[in-house]
Amino acid sequence: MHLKIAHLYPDLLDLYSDRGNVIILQKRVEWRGLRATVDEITVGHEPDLSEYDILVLGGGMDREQGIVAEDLQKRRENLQQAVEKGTVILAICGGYQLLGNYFETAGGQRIPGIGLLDIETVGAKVRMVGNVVAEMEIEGVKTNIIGYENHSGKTYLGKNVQPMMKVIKGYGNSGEDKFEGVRQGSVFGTYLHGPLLAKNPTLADYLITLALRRKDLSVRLDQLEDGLEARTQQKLYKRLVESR
Ligand SMILES: NC(=O)CC[C@H](N)C(=O)O
Repeated sequence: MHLKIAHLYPDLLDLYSDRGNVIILQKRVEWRGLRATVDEITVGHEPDLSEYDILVLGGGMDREQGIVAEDLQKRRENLQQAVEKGTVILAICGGYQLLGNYFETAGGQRIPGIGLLDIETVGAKVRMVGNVVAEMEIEGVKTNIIGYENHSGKTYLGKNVQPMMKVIKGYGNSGEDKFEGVRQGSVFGTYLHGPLLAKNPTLADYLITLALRRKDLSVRLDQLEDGLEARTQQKLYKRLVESR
């Protein structure tokens, strides 16, 4: 068993330690005695993305997003193929916006997305910044997710996507509908940095499990010692939600 992870545009999309998500995926696979490798892919590289089990995109500033958007257009079909073959995609903030139809910046510049997700994003004058507590259903179980958001874009969901989480505290997609992120099959987009998977090991393991299923491997992941993560979650939940 060999889990292949690709980190897309690590040089252009990497805010608030988004790279940590890639490290966590690799480590949590290795800690189970399995093999995981990471390839870094950026502008000019031409691998077949459908050969990867997990693709990760981080967040970025508007300027960097413009550069990535141009390169992503060339990968649109290849990304579609990857999704059809069950590749798991995790896209954070700026990366999330670019998988949608477009991102219109607060300055009025329209950056085209690749339309993999049925979402549209429009920049607001006031940025949405702060810690977030949300709730996500993972394999039928309501799970608390914590993270940090910092975005101008307000994302609105089309008919073909489901929100990934419900916001308990924070703004989420737009600050208007209590939705956070989207899930469309094996594609997950979210505004939560953190790094998200370091703070939410249950979500990390869920993505790994989905990626293993793509290989028809229903490996049961051994339980890891996640006490520190659980205590950190509880502390933040108490501070942000219970003491309001
Ligand atoms: N944190 C981010 O990735 C920001 C994305 C985008 N530039 C925005 O401001 O909405």
